[in-house]
Amino acid sequence: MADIIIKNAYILTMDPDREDIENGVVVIEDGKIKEIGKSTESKADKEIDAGGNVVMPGLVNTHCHAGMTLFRGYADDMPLQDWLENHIWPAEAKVSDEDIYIGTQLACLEMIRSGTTAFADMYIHMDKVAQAVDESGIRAALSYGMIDFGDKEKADVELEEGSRFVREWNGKADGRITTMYGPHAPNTCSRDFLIRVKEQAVKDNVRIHIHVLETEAELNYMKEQFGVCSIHFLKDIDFWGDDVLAAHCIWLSDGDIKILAEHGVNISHNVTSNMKLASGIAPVAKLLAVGANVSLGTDGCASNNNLDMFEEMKTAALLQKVSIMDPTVLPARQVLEMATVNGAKALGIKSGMIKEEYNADLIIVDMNKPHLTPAYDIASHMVYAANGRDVKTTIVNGKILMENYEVRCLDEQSIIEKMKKTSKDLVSRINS
Ligand SMILES: O=c1[nH]cnc2c1ncn2[C@@H]1O[C@H](CO)[C@@H](O)[C@H]1O
Ligand SMILES: [Zn+2]
Repeated sequence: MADIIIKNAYILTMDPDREDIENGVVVIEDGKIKEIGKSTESKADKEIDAGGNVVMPGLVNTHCHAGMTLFRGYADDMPLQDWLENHIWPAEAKVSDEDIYIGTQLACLEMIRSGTTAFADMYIHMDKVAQAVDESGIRAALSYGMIDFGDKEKADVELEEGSRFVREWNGKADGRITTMYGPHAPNTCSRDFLIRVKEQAVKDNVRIHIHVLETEAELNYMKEQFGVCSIHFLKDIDFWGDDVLAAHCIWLSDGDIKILAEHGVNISHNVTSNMKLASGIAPVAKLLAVGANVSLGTDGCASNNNLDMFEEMKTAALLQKVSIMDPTVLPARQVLEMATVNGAKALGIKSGMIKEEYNADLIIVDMNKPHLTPAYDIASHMVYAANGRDVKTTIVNGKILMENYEVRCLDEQSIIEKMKKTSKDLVSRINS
């Protein structure tokens, strides 16, 4: 007996070896996709009639600071350095475990509603992040964001906390939680520290999540300090590999692009955040052209200001086209691949395709909407016409987290109410 059978589905497989299936079925058992096709002999406790709607892999958000929903709209319209140093970091110094817990619950709620089934996070108070992820049913690759600013004592403390978190949570929540090391960036972490982090990550067999070349200021700083850019600097300390997830990667030379591709580095493109903070335009078309694994991320809610991966897909496609004045780059299917297949690869999870033996992480998109009618090309609609509010049903690890727009596991109204109260408390704490 299977657990769930979805019938009457337009299956956008995202499997390079398999075309989309119209009027198809998806059979789910033990958290995995057991069978897909035109019909099935299997029986299940639960049947879902997709009503001809789109069934596709859940989206993978490869760079987030989920708890930052706390700061949604808190400090807008300023450059990164001012934003971080004068607004976000002082505020983060005052947040509690409980604040991060509610912030992450809200983020999970928002992601489940908008079709994200897995995300990579780098933040603080990570035990609370992990608890919220565990309870929500979503999948995540979590890391504690470590910064040493060249202080040897701080480096020890940060690495100890990073390792404790890695050991404590890796593989938890039925395997939905994996962990990574999260050194913040090459200009906030010392050379020695980055070397130690890499060694420890290899030893623990977990991946690394880091910000790289988000700003021109970082590029200039690295050149002044070390005589090379961040990409060469990290190459020189043997940091690069397919175990690294590098967020942003904006200020790259053609040589840097080659290095990232050759080392199989996973890149997270955060287009909305990059536009909002005016950080710059990542050379995504060039990276993809040389075979680099580029995925998509929202970044935190203080620089986006939501977690809707559908918006991220559309904006990524449009910005790339206009910035190089070529409408043929980043076609819809390739952008969908970035948000699914490439994202899953970046996190090292067997998700991102509707395929036998893959994790049952999938969504149903409601096509019965004015803005999705008519539908000549489903992939085109997912990137250019749909948004997160069109997601009707979300399944992660074979569990239904939202059905027919109704979220389970999380109490939506109480989370919204709690966040309203928390945000008021937080502002008075920050200002006191
Ligand atoms: O776009 C960004 N660039 C650099 N740092 C960021 C960005 N967004 C959030 N953080 C910061 O990274 C740390 C992770 O633990 C947090 O301090 C968070 O505010
Ligand atoms: Zn970030």
